Amino acid sequence: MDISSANSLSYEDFVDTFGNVVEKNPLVAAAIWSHRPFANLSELEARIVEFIDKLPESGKEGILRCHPDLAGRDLQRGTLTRDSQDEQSQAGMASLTPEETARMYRLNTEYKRRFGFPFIICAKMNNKAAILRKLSERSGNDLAKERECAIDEVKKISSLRLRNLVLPDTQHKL
Ligand SMILES: NC(=O)N[C@H]1NC(=O)NC1=O
Repeated sequence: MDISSANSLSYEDFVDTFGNVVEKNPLVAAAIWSHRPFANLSELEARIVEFIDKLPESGKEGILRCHPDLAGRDLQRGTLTRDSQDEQSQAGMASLTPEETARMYRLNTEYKRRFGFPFIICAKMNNKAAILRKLSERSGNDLAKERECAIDEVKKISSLRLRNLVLPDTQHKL
C-alpha cells in the first residue's frame, strides 16, 4: 500500500497492519494512529521512533523484552511471529549446527542475566558470524549503553518491516 492508503485505514485495520512493526507491541501503532495523516513513509517512521524515544527506561526495556531470542525457544518450537521467522531464517538462525545453537543459547542466557532483556540485533542486516561477534562484543557494554544499542536495533528492524508494508515515498522526478 502507499501512504495515502495507510492514512485511510480504520483504527482497527491500522493496528492489524502495523501492530507488529515493533515486535509484539501493537501499542506503538495504536498510539501513533492519532498523528495521521502522515505526509509520507518517513513521517510515519519518525512517529514510531519518537514514541519509542519518549518512553522511560522501563518502557524501552519492556519493548526489548517482547523480542524473541535469536535461535531460541520460539524458533525451535515454530512459535515466532512471521516477521521474526523470516528475519531469523534469513540470517541463518534456522540452520545453525548443534554447537552453534548451544553457543547462542549460552551467550543469550549470559546476556539476559546481565541486562535483563534479550540480545537484539537487526538480523536482516547481519549474518550468523556478525551476530555471534556482536553478541560477544556488546555483552561488555554497561546497561545504559546496551539499552540504547538494542533500541537502535529495534528501530532498524521496525524500519525494514515498515518498508515491507508501505511503498517508499514516490521520488518526485525533476
Ligand atoms: N533477538 C532478536 O534480535 N530478535 C529479532 N531480530 C530480528 O531481526 N528479528 C527478530 O526476531
